[in-house]
Amino acid sequence: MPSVLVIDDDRTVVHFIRSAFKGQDIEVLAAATAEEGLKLLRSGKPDALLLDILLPNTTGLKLFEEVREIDANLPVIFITASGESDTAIEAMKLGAFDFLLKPLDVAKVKHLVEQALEIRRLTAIPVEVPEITASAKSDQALIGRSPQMLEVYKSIGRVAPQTVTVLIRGESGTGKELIARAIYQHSLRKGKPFLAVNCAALPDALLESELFGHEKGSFTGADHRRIGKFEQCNGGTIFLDEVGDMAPLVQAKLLRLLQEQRFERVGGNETIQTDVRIITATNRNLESMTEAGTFRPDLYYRLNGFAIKLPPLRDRGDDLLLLVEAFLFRFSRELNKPLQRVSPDALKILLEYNWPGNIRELQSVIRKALLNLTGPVLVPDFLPEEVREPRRESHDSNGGISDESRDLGRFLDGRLAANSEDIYAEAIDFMNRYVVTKVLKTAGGNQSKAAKMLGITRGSLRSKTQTIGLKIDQVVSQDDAGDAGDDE
Ligand SMILES: Nc1ncnc2c1ncn2[C@@H]1O[C@H](COP(=O)(O)OP(=O)(O)OP(=O)(O)O)[C@@H](O)[C@H]1O
Repeated sequence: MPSVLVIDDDRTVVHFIRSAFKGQDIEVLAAATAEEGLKLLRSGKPDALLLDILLPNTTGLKLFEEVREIDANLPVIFITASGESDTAIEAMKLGAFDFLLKPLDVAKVKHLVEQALEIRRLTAIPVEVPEITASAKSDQALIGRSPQMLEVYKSIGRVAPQTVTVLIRGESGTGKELIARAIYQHSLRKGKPFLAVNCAALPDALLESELFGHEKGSFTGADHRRIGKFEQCNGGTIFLDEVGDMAPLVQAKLLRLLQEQRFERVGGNETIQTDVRIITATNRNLESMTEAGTFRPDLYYRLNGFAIKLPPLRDRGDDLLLLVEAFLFRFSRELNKPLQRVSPDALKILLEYNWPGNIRELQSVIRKALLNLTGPVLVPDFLPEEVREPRRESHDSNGGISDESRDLGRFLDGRLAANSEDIYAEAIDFMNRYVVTKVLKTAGGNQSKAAKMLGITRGSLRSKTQTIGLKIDQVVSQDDAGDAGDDE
């Protein structure tokens, strides 16, 4: 169970934190003085620290330095009264994770602590990259021995010790985050901070301020200066996930940072120098996005300097078997479901399925199958329906429509052979799907642009994608299959 240490002489704060996490799987340890806190830090090995900035006999800042000597990667959140926020800002510059202003707000405390625990998980649990000949053993190991994955391991080994920017590409669920962690953990910056930002999770303005910080009064609600991740992470590594979802303004700032290692906070004039290693990941087709004008080509070239391409699960050959075996072993223990074997027909279904959601989907399918399991043998009935009876059009590298069904003639032959009595409607549906997918893909996921190319309104494009059940986020991505974001 992850644990949080609170160092604060104010009992009400400790009580507040304890009740905020009551009933959750998070252990709260508490200390009222610096000495007690350091003791607990050594013995309890917490995963995050909430630290009062004013402590008896010392200051939070001094204690922070000692904490970093014991555990350089521990995310530290300062607790401060509003008058002390300048000190907290100093702490952020020194690499603190964040700060909370008193009076504390439950939602904010929970959100920040959860973020801090997530960062801890990313930095502290080592990802085992298997030796080329050996097989992986730990739960956090990268599983796979296919030639494509061996290339990936070699790339990690080559690039990890350098400070170069890395772009990790691959469909959703192929393990991009795991690779980013492996690079960080095998890099010379291992003992330095590691921060992860999901660029798709924040609105544009918030993302800019999250990354670059802002000055007090720079926009409504900016009631104090905020130190951004790039400043906070000086000397460390930043993982920018879903980098293809970054707005043009943020792209421009990121480009400058990559070129000069400098930037300004939002609303600020001071130029800040930083030394951050950037690892990025995307499942989007950056090439068509640059053609469509939604991603800056100069930024693309910078990011693409060293690219690692993760193959989709369906192209990893026997790795699928290794993964099935590993997940069965792991989840049958976790769920306490003794499993003796998998029936050959269930295995056949797993091997023949297309895995559009890749390894994440495989994990979830195996987990569901084990939850359904009522005996010692896994038979097809325990597999989720979508795997037993996959949709007619499977996802593949052609943007959500399989090679066979791309060909109208073959599609019609198939429907005729199936004695369909609804071929007209089916063919219209097929054409709609094909045309809309193709154009959206060419437009790099930009829906306004796609609507213009199709000669229809955006609303009409939206209703078409809904009618034909086309998932926008699976239309455009790397290798033409994956994610097409909204351009609003
Ligand atoms: N080679 C692998 N061996 C074992 N587990 C893996 C492997 N690759 C991915 N996983 C597991 O699959 C899940 C999805 O991986 P991850 O989150 O890294 O994918 P992703 O490509 O970043 O996904 P998304 O694009 O949706 O963010 C995680 O639980 C991860 O641990």
